[in-house]
Amino acid sequence: MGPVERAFSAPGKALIAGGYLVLYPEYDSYVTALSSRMHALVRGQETEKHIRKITIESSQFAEGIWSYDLDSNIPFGNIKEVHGRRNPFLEATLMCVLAFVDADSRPGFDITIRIFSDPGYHTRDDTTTRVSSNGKRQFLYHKKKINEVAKTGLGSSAGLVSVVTAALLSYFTGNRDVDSLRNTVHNCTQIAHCHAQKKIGSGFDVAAAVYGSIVYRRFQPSLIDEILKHEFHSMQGDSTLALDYKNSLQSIVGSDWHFKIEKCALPPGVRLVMGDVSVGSETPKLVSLVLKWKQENPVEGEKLFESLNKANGSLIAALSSLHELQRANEAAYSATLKDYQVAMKGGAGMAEVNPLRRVSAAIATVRDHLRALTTATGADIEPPSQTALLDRCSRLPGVLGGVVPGAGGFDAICLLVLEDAIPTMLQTTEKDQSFSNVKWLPLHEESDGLLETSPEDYAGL
Ligand SMILES: Nc1ncnc2c1ncn2[C@@H]1O[C@H](COP(=O)(O)OP(=O)(O)OP(=O)(O)O)[C@@H](O)[C@H]1O
Ligand SMILES: C[C@@](O)(CCOP(=O)(O)O)CC(=O)O
Repeated sequence: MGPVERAFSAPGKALIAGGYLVLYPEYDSYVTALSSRMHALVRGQETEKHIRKITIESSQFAEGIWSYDLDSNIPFGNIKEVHGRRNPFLEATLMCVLAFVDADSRPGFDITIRIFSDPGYHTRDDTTTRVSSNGKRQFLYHKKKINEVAKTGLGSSAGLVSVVTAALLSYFTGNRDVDSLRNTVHNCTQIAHCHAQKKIGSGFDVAAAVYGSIVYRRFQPSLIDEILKHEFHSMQGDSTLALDYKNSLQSIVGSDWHFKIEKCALPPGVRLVMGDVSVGSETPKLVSLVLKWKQENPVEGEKLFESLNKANGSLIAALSSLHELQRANEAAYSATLKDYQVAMKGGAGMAEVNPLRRVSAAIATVRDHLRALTTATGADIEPPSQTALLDRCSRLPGVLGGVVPGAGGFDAICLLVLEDAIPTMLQTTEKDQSFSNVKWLPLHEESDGLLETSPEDYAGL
């Protein structure tokens, strides 16, 4: 077999509704896939059986090269980087995919994967830009190592694991049809991502990377509980443990996860606008405060979660009814958008029944409950400074409302804005001092999940 070259990309995410609730399998969340994507370009070829090399390059970062010379006498090859560099996400991905495809029983391989990450994932500070030969891709190059560069919270590790998994599965199975690989990529990625994080998260970031914008309801954590107990290093020294891992992994990856991944997208004419508010928050701290409070206050916790869930449901339903209106009567839909914008500019009164009002009202109710959760738990989910900022944003013409996405905190805001109103909104906020600490990010919703892309688009980088 000659060398194989393929490329895949997967999007970053914003959790618009469902923070905290998404950790429980009984609640729906609304996740938007973003135009910032993670890319993997894979080139591989068969070699003699004893050669098993995988090199992963992420040259946008200092020391961004991880080389694995796998030992053909040890199950899964003893995944140790030759320079002693650690990247737990890559190690876990290699382990899962090599076990899943039973690489030990295959011919040798020499694989190189080049990673590229779009500008939205990390700070732009202290970077230089490089453009591919055909001008289609543009990436930022940092001077520091990957774990020293500030992240923006779009889910870089979920994107990384998804595209590396897709690249390796595609190489080993010979399958490049993303749709037929999608569920396998998803299930392997969730397991690898949990191994690397040493915990079972809600998985919404991985699901969005693979499936794109979705209404998501998580899988039962018990599904992968047992397999996560396998210790990588002990398995590599013990072929019985390794065989047990491989069999369990293949059966779990191949099973039905009974989770919800309903494709969605913002209604036509409505755009997502993200603002960076500069001070980062630490998601794990917020999550542990909320979970502790819920455990200590089961009755109040349940009540608040149920109310928040109802509000999230109203928002999801209101967005979906806009799609229905647009499909049923395009002209009426355009009039609705116009009517809303004119009314907010102080023009003619808007129809009481304008369906966009349902979206704004639902966002306002979601925020009411998130503020109640903030007060009850002491976690800065929607802290007062963000309340003031979101309230100001909500009064701008054409803004349906906004939330602090995901776990909340100080670092970002996420608005739903009528597309036609965005230029005026940018102008207004630029002149207004009260928006001086907000940097609007060059991001928008692109609802696709994992895609195959063209290797030529990365030439010259
Ligand atoms: N472009 C990349 N190249 C190599 N490794 C990467 C890249 N992007 C992410 N990683 C790996 O993922 C780690 C960051 O994962 P982490 O889960 O902490 O952040 P995140 O997924 O961006 O989180 P958040 O959900 O807050 O956005 C890095 O330290 C590195 O190991
Ligand atoms: C709080 C939580 O529900 C969302 C975290 O989202 P983000 O990392 O802030 O985008 C935690 C999780 O789902 O893993």
